[in-house]
Amino acid sequence: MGEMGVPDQKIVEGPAGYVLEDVPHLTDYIPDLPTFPNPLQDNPAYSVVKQYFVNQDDTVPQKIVVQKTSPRGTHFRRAGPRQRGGYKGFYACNTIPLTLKAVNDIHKRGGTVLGTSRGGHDTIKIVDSIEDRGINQVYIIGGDGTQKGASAIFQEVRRRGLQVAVVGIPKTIDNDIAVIDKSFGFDTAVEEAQRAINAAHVEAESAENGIGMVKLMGRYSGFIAMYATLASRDVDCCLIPESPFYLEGNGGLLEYIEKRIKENGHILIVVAEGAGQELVAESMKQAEHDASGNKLLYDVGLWLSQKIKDHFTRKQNFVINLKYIDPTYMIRAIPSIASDNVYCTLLAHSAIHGAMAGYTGFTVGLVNGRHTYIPFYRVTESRNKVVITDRMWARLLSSTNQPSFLCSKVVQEAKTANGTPLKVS
Ligand SMILES: Nc1ncnc2c1ncn2[C@@H]1O[C@H](COP(=O)(O)OP(=O)(O)O)[C@@H](O)[C@H]1O
Ligand SMILES: O=P(O)(O)OC[C@H]1O[C@](O)(COP(=O)(O)O)[C@@H](O)[C@@H]1O
Ligand SMILES: [Mg+2]
Repeated sequence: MGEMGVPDQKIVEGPAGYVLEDVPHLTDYIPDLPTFPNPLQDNPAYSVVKQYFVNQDDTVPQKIVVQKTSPRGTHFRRAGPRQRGGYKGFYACNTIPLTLKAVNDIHKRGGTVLGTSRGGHDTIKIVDSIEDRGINQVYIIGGDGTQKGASAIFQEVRRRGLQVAVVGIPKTIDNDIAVIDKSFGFDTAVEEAQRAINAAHVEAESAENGIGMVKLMGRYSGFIAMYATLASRDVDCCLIPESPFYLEGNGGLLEYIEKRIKENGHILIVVAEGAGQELVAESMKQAEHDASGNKLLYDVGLWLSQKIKDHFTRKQNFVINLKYIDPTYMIRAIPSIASDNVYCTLLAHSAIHGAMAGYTGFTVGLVNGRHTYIPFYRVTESRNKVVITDRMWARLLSSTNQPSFLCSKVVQEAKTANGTPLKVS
């Protein structure tokens, strides 16, 4: 049971194993709030839409591939405008003047007009400020850490019984937020990463025994590296945090590099910044953390480049040309691409519709292609990672032809984590 006698989780069960993991609503702890008609019903832009308002009971299944006898499983509340909803407090002015003029072209710029920082999260001070300013809707935009911070704010808001909706919006290029299909910014990063990969490919192809290496962001999750590799189809090897690899010996990276160079004259490698950290750590000092508590990473790209150079220096008559490209913040700092702009617009609409209808304590996001409201605890309890026993990673392996680097220990760990058998060829 949470604060004010309100349960932490709102689970609604139905026949045949239907489960709704519902999001909190302000009326859970503030009864008798007045409601107002949704002004969208008089908006000419929506007059021709057959059914603009979502049904109050619409939910979206988390798992869409099922068998005849499967239980219906977990569902999330579908996002969207409600026929009736909204509470008096929500119509008050925001204390930050985001005028139409001020926001007119922010989607054409990179970065954030709101500013960003690591660390410095003091829940009590933040909620004091929300209370003092009379703010009644809080939209918090960011990655997995940000959603955890938003959840803490929501708990404190509810503990104080405040009429304040707290909503999370998933923005991170890393795509590491759990449950949702993808986070806003991810596609843009993957798109921009193509430029670095293309450049490395051109350089590697042009040089004798060329090795092109690109390091891409992805602290704990290798989605950017994986999708950028799949999109490019020029990449011969993709290394991500979720898939441990080794350098020396049979089936190792160095052996593969040599083989590809002998076959093709060059090799193109993409490495996620969080890959191989255990290997690098063996030759470095203790890792530190940033202000948000995230592990500061060793530079795996530089380390790997050096290891490859050392290896081929020891070989006679095998001179390599290694070109290392690290685009760092260039894949995050650019303006978002068109598809991300549309996604962001829909996230914003869904977030506002939810808050206006009195829902709170949720992250808005796509689940199986539908916009939903997901309770904070579900998006903060784990991190979205590439599952190396899933088809997508198998597709990548078949596209690059790289070794899987799987030893029996990794196979066993993957089996235990997913409960599914892993095929090793
Ligand atoms: N468990 C937590 N509780 C409260 N605040 C948190 C928590 N984890 C992270 N934060 C705060 O959220 C903010 C963003 O987190 P960070 O990890 O830097 O970025 P991201 O949102 O991209 O993961 C930081 O201010 C950080 O202090
Ligand atoms: O140096 P900073 O600003 O902490 O950013 C670096 C980190 O941010 C990330 O790119 C994630 O960025 P976002 O979550 O803000 O999109 C990580 O991959 C990377 O380790
Ligand atoms: Mg994060």
